[in-house]
Amino acid sequence: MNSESYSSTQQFAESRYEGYRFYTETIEVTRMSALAFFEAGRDGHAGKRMYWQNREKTFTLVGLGHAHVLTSDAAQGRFQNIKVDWKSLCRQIVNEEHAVQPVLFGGFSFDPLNDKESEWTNFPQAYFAVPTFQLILKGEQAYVSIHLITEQHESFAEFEALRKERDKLIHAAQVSEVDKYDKPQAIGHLELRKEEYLHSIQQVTDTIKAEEVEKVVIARALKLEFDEKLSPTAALYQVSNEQPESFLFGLEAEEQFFFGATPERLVKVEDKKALSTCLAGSTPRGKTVEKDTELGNALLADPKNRGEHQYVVNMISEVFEAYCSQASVPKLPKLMKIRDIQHLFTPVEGNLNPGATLFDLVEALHPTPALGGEPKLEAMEMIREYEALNRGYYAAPVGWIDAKGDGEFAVAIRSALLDGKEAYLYAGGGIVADSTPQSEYDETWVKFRPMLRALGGQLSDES
Ligand SMILES: C=C(O[C@H]1C=CC=C(C(=O)O)[C@@H]1O)C(=O)O
Ligand SMILES: [Mg+2]
Repeated sequence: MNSESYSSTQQFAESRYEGYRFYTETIEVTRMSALAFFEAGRDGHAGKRMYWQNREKTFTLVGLGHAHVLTSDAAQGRFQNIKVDWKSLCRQIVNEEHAVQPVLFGGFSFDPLNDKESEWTNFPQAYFAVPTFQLILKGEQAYVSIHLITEQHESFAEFEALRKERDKLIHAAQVSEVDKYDKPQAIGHLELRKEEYLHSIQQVTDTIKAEEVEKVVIARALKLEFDEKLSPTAALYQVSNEQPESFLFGLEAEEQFFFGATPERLVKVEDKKALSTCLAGSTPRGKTVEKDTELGNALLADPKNRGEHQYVVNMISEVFEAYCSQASVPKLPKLMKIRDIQHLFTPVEGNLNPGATLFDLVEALHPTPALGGEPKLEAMEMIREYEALNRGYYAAPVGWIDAKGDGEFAVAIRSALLDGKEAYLYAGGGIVADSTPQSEYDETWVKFRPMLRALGGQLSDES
């Protein structure tokens, strides 16, 4: 495409929502449980709810209902499609709020070119929504916003009805009992394609030794069965207790619910400052302080894990060099210790260049070699060829952006898809030349642990 036709396409896309009106109204309320607000939407907004809490627990977002949905099934261009549509929608905002901005929440699939049939039946390649009711908890403050996006210009009655519903949702959340979210209990489990998984690691290490690629992340899935339909609220509640030091996210797509507690930030943008996290290289927690320290020190000194980590640092540094000024990257990794696992961790930051946006960074960073590999395109092809699953939204960017362009995306690992009476759990690991199928298999069990405990699916051969 030449640049002239490109810019006219872009202009058309940017005026797509001309004629729409995007009404917002925000009130400050007494702080309430975000999960109780999520649960309050169960009857009226099931299938259209979203949940997010950052690692530091300083920002929580709950969305109920869809004021507007943005999706894309384009293999190429899905990041830019969502970016341009969001910009176009934001131009129609009628009454700017200052306390909080309207938020768009959602995610992208891991690999739109993977055409294996899968359980991800309700998730397009990109799926975002502006919630009708938006709860934001920020520090000590709580705000509830109503969003109405419409082509009709006489929407007072509709808005009045939304105000009534908002008051009911707030009341229900404020008076509800939080400790009723029982732990699910799995009645059966299945390791999906275990032999294929083990074999794929052998194939990948052989290819790495032949110097055709350097690193490839390979994942596998478990399936749990239950005798009744799982509650998204209970699942979120349980996993946040099992792994509190994480981003907590949940995204409903009709009767399917994708959620998780991930330690990995893909990218955050706040006031033109960009932050990312290199997270790769793993070892379990020790049972005693001494053992834990010993394992951590061994991880910091281990060439295999340091190698896995360095590919991620190099790639994220290059992206930051391209999109930011004053990119800063510590020379040595630190340990990130969470409930079941310790990781090598290097934070990266920089100042976003003029014109660059959060979606540009998401596109450039996804997938980092913590979930894809090095070189990126060859690794993606190998994952498509050798990995026995279609990842759907596992290992992909999930997060939010506001009308000013601030926002944050996590890498959706340590996650599961709930589908009626079934749950699919996913975990993988970075394969380098000296990986072995058994040690990678063991590493996936450590990564499955918090989700298995949350869903009552501990296996007898797993501690
Ligand atoms: C692929 C996963 O973890 C990635 C993130 C941190 C550490 C990793 C590792 O040590 O292999 C993986 O790259 C997963 O949790 O499913
Ligand atoms: Mg690893």
